[in-house]
Amino acid sequence: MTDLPHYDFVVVSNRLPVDRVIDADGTERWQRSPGGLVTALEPVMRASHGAWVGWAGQPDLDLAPFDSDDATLVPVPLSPLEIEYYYEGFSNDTLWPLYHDVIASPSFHREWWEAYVEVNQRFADASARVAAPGATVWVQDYQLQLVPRMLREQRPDLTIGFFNHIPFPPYGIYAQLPWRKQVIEGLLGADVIGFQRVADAGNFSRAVRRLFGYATRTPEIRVPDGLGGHRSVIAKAFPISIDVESFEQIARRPEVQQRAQQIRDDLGNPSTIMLGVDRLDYTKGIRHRLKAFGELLGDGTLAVGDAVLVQVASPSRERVAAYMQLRDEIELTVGRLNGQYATISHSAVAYLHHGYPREEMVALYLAADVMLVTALRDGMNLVAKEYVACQLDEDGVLVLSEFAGAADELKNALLVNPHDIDGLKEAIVAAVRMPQRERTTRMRALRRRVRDNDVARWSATFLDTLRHANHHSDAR
Ligand SMILES: O=P(O)(O)OC[C@H]1O[C@H](O[C@H]2O[C@H](CO)[C@@H](O)[C@H](O)[C@H]2O)[C@H](O)[C@@H](O)[C@@H]1O
Ligand SMILES: O=c1ccn([C@@H]2O[C@H](COP(=O)(O)OP(=O)(O)O)[C@@H](O)[C@H]2O)c(=O)[nH]1
Repeated sequence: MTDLPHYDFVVVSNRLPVDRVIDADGTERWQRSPGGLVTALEPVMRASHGAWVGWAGQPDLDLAPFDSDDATLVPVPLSPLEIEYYYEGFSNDTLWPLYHDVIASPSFHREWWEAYVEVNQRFADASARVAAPGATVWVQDYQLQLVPRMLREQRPDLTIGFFNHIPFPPYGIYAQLPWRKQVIEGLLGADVIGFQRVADAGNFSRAVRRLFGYATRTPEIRVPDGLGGHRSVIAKAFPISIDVESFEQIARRPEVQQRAQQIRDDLGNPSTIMLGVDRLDYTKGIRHRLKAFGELLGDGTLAVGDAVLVQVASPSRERVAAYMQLRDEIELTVGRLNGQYATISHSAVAYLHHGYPREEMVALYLAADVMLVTALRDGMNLVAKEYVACQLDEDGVLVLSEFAGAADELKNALLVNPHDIDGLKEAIVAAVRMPQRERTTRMRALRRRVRDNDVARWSATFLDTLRHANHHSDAR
């Protein structure tokens, strides 16, 4: 390992951009990893060609670093028990529900925490091995909150950034975490800590004040350096985005437009195609969406054949109990809706439990008249931005939950509280009936906003802040 090349820019995330998967016939192949973190970071890596440290998605895969199109990938192995305790357990059954407003109950287990510490140390060690002297290391997300401090302890020469892709909860919720002080100490090892929303950065600074009493002057937190001085840590919002240009390019391709038309034809050319695209996650508000849609069919406001809901629910965290239960509930509801309202030729809900490649996603966005994003809590929700980016004809309506980070920017969407089923139904009806002129006005404003704040701007703003923050630190 001592002969590894060193990199001036290193990204560290739980997942690599590709997962090693084994097909039913035993063939092994690499497949794009799920979720928006990878969507956002791919173009950043393409521009910098550094190293990307992460897990390859399978147990016990101890692979040497290898080159991909965009970066050198440095796999970090996880044992089956670590996947269970660190990834499915502490990351996705403790932190995930806790940070998403306890929509589901978080579980607290000491052995999960111990695995989290151990695995975070492994990620820190792997990053320290590939970072060149004075390199910038950018750590991503809630699975790796202890890495900034662990890295600083072994490599004080590094500039360390951290970006939290999910919400940071209010103190009253955060305080439930038995290891609340250790997690914040871990994060404060970074020079800059980025959040999706201003409210998340505020929640974090408040937790620091409550638990440690450190002085904060937005966006700066003064952290004692143990030598009588202080380090300056910046905690600030940097709303993440997408590579707008690349989505537009795909949306312009004739074969993608033909595929969109084919989707419309296959659905029987209804007047309104509504679309939901989510990982099958209880944070996404899929149940609320189905309830509202079902009631609109039930009371005759919408009719099958005239309107259809296409719901992509891509498989996610399938061994975590709350996700298994959610899948059962959703599939029962979809079955009931179709049983009650579908005809031989028309479904009420076209339900797709698959992960699709980007071209198919774009074809779906082009085919859809109304995009439904009804998350109960979501760090950002890149799907909302992707839908907007793909509407080259400035048509289409976005219904967007005010509890998704994207709502801070996309004010020209129809903003909804998904818990208010009547309000959600009204928004869906307003979207279906919206006059052409209003659709265009809203979509034009949304497209401007997404174009102005694309992912290149997100990373440039974060990395620029990181460069300056580090210079102003009196720690070294
Ligand atoms: O890696 P998984 O457990 O399969 O989950 C996929 C990713 O889900 C989460 O995505 C978040 O990041 C998006 C981009 O910033 C944001 O738009 C979304 O609101 C977040 O939920 C998770 O945070 C990632 O770490 C996972 O890789
Ligand atoms: O079948 C699918 C479903 C989703 N996505 C992508 O997964 C990401 C989801 O990101 P988002 O921020 O909306 O939510 P997350 O899953 O990260 O919570 C988006 O880039 C989608 O285009 C995809 O490529 N194929």
